[in-house]
Amino acid sequence: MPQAINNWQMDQKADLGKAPKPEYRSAFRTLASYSKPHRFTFFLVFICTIIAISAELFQPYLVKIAIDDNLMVGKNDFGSLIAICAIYLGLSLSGLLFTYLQNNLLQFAGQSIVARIRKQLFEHITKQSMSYFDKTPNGSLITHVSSDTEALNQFFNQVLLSLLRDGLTLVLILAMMFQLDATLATYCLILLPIIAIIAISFRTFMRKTYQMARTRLSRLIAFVAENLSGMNLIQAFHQEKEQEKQFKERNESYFQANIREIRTNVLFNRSFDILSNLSIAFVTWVGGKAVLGEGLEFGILYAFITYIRQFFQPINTITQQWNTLQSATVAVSRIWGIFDVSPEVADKPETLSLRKEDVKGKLDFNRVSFAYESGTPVIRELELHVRPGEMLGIVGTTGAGKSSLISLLCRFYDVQEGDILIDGIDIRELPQSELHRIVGLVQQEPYLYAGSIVDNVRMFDGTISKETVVRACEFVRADPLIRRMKDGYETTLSERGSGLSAGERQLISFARIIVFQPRILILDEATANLDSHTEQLIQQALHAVSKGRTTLVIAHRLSTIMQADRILVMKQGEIAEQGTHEELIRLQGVYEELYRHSQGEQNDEGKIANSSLR
Ligand SMILES: Nc1ncnc2c1ncn2[C@@H]1O[C@H](COP(=O)(O)OP(=O)(O)OP(=O)(O)O)[C@@H](O)[C@H]1O
Repeated sequence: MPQAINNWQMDQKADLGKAPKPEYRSAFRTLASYSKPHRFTFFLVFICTIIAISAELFQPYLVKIAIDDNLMVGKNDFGSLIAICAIYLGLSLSGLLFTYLQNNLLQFAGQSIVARIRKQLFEHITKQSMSYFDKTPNGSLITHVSSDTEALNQFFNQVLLSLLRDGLTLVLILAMMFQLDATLATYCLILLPIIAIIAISFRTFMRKTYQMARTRLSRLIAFVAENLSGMNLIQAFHQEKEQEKQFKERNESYFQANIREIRTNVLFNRSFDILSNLSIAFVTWVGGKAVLGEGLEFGILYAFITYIRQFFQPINTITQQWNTLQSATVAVSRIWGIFDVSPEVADKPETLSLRKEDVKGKLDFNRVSFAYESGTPVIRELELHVRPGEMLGIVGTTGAGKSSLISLLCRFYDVQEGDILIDGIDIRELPQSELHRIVGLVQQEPYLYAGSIVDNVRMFDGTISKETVVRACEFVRADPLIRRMKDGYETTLSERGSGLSAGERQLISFARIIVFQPRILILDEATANLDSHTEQLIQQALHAVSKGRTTLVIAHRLSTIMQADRILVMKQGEIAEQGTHEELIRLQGVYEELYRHSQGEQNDEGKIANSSLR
């Protein structure tokens, strides 16, 4: 359950800030609402585009003037010719400048929108309940945050840019052609249905190949992500070859999809080139006849040929953008599919407030029942009452429901029947951020973030001083080992704290708990990874920390909880026995049997240790 634990840990530090939840409307109306704050930028982009295109399209017209008004009529007006050349140069430069501005402005607006969506998506995912992470593979969430937001990025940088620039170019080219010669322009319009037929017939095919390539890429990314997170298992079970085989299959299928996509694109582009050349030949033939018959000026024919050449480029680009538009639509609906998921465990609109400092630590589980999947109860009508400051040990066989009980207290899941109260208040009435500050959890596998040790202990909360962190580390006796590290407390840990031993990671997580001072402390197999010397140190520290705090300790090693005020023995989601160690031994029941087994294991361990020493 690492994700939810991380959410919970971040919650302990502070509330994550409220991400506004977009209502589900059509994908692009929602995107348009994200674009609203950038209205002015989009307006500037529009103006820059008009100027840049006009500057570009006016150039052939200038050449036409030079040919018809200066060269053909035999005027030796070099002055006008130089002026035309200067204007031509000026137009080229301003076209360059305004294209640059237009690109930059659009990129800035697009990137800002996508960055905002990506941030909200991440925040939304971190707010989801445990059941969501049970159902959704990590790899697919990584794909949504990376590839799907990248598809949106492409929408702004390619599709929107193309629709604006190429769409306007087409309209302006047609306007220029009609202005030059309406008859020749009408002939050119005959081409439009042919272009449309080619574009539409290719479009479906291109969409399919594009979607196939994207889907296969997502599968590849998901596979790599899952593999990286389970790399230790893969190596431990020598699964490298099998994983390589699976990767090779996915890689090969992505390669094939890419090749198909490229082939389709090449075919489409070349068809357009042929059509473009045929059109030029057609205009040269019709226009040439008119020039020879002196019904058309040569300059106009030159301009027409240039415009026809320019006419195909934007159509080609717009058609190519269809794929990106499709994948952006799919991405938007997938992203909003996530935004539409509401956390199963959510704060009520009106919550009660229970300040951490005022909590006494009384716990009541009233006839609590819970199942991960309906029909398979994991906790059955459990009735448990814990006194403020009591230390409760929880034991039981594997799968008895110990961790599930703790998950319910932390509200990773909500109970299906009954209720859980802290100081008489139903935990569902409390804001989760407050609950997570009251209840502190240390797990068998603590999660450490990439960052310094200080930041890991104080959970990146700058309001907690380094001195407080150092004191907490001294308290759990982690201080000497931290000081031995290269940069002491400023040592940067890699992701998940992979440079540290399990025991060292655990000590740091204990220091974290000391810093945050929860009123109710839960240790879920927290000392299982520690050697007996460190465990002893931690036990002493815990003894001090648990004073005045309600403490629940889940342990397989019974030595850890023998001193508890009360021990709860769980079996198949129910309380089988409870009492002190001595009482339970006298009872000669499940606990006594577990104790006998654990004594046997210890003796066996002792024998092995002794024989290896001999
Ligand atoms: N996320 C989950 N989704 C579905 N079933 C689950 C989930 N987590 C636990 N279970 C099931 O619930 C039952 C109780 O599990 P739980 O982890 O609470 O037991 P436990 O007593 O803590 O066991 P252990 O001592 O091995 O940690 C088990 O049958 C387990 O398979």
